[in-house]
Amino acid sequence: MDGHSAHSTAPVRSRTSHSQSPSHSASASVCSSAHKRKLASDEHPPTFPLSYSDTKDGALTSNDDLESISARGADSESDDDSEDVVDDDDEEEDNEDSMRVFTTARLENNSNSRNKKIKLENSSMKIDSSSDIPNPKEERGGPTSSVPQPSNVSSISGIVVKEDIVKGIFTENLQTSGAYSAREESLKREEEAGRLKFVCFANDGIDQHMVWLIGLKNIFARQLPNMPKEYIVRLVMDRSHKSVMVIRHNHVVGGITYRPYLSQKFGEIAFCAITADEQVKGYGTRLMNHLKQHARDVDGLTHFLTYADNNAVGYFIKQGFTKEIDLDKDRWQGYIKDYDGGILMECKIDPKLPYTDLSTMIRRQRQAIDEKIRELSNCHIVYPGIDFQKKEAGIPKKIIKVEDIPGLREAGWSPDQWGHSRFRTLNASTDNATYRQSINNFMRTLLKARFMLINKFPAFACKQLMHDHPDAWPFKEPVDARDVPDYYDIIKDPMDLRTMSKRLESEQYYLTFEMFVADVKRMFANARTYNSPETIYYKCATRLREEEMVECESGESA
Ligand SMILES: CC(=O)SCCNC(=O)CCNC(=O)[C@H](O)C(C)(C)COP(=O)(O)OP(=O)(O)OC[C@H]1O[C@@H](n2cnc3c(N)ncnc32)[C@H](O)[C@@H]1OP(=O)(O)O
Repeated sequence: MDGHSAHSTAPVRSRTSHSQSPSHSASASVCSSAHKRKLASDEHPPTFPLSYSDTKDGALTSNDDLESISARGADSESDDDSEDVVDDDDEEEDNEDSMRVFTTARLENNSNSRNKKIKLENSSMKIDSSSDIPNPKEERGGPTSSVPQPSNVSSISGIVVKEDIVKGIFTENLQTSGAYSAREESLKREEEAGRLKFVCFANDGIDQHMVWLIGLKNIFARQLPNMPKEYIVRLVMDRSHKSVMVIRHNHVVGGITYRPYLSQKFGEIAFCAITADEQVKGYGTRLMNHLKQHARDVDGLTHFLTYADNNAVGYFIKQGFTKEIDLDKDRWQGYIKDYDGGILMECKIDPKLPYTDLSTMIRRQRQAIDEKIRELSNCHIVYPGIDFQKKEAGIPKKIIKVEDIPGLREAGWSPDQWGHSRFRTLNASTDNATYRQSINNFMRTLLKARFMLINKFPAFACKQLMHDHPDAWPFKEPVDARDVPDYYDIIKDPMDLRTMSKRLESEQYYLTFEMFVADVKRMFANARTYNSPETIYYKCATRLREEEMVECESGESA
């Protein structure tokens, strides 16, 4: 229990309003001020638990060392991090304040703990460079594709599909990775190329580590502006805390400071932040994965707990944290500090998962599933589309028979399935009589027996409707864009009686009765969309539509 006394209460964490993650700015701005946590140490500054070992293990020995590191730390951050480059006076002052606390504490503690050498488990995290991950580019296409390819020309049930088409189809369809894996793989490659590394250190007095820790402290100070800087410095430099840091080109980009409770096998995440310019690029995820791997393999931890800021809950959920705490209370209660704001979240560390190489695991799983699906179905094959060249009014140049649609038979369709279609097909070649009868019935009732020729000449009847129905005049011709310049900006699927008439005459367009009805409805819907209710156009459309509803019903029952 005494292990946690140094920070029994903690202040609010919140992101600075000027450095919000681009995708979460709204929530962030709400939350920043919404749940200010009371820092008990404001009234009773917590004791600063730093202790330093002697020069034997490279620890600091004087204020000069400390100050020179402080200066370098600040430099190192300002070199790379534009967010911190533009350190205003305020920021510099803050850093100085932090270092003043740091220095004072060090002086205070030095005398007590000069001989108390703490064995640290600092370790640079192992980066798995043995990669058998094929280049996703190679995997996406070209000769290395693992997808079975047809030898030259594939003939599938009589349909000839050229090899290059199939190749393209296969490879384009193969989803090699989702966004998560793509980001992880890209960062992993950066690591392998040496441009990026993840390290874990505590305050061990080694110059380079101290520079990084101070860089991290500055990022925390910036990203968690409601957190007192002294408090940040105190925990980051506390030797019972460890920090996993993202280092790019030797500069700190972000990190997580946590306290491992080794006897309880859980860790508490105190701070977590990525510098403003680099947020939402996957660093936070990769950092968490490195942390989990390190905490499991080096510290022997099974769980993490953290009080997440409201605006960061989404991030933690994506890292596998939950608001339900399954960990036995006995294991954690009294060990971690209580916050008024923030939400206690837990993450179970899987004993087996390759956290730093999840993308390879996901890719292999995806590949195995893909292969299994291929074994069981043909759904990965995409056939070339129908040659559906159109004449005017959307009428196809040649009649397409359903059975000619590439892939339909291969998918298990057979002509005797016609009757199962939701729509009654009125294809002239297969059901000419039904086609005529349905359309005619519809037109007859639509025209209320005014055109006796309709049974024989539905197209003619349509023309008659154009000319004779008192409400039909606005729909006779396509709307002229010269008269109504914005019409086609608003109406994307125009329809008019002349177009319908052409479609009817062709006897090739309206394969189903529903297609015809859809055009009628579209025509009226367009008029009621574009025109306001008090206009004559709207009223004509409404009156015709009322008739049409009756006609549709009678037409459908025909
Ligand atoms: C215990 C604590 O310290 S609580 C305080 C947490 N820290 C902060 O709020 C400081 C400011 N924020 C940050 O520093 C960073 O945004 C972090 C650390 C929260 C996340 O780091 P990032 O590098 O941005 O995360 P990364 O790019 O890996 O994003 C992982 C996913 O989380 C999402 N995400 C990132 N930040 C947030 C957020 N604040 N809220 C909700 N979702 C988020 C991303 O959109 C992404 O989602 P996707 O996989 O569906 O695309």
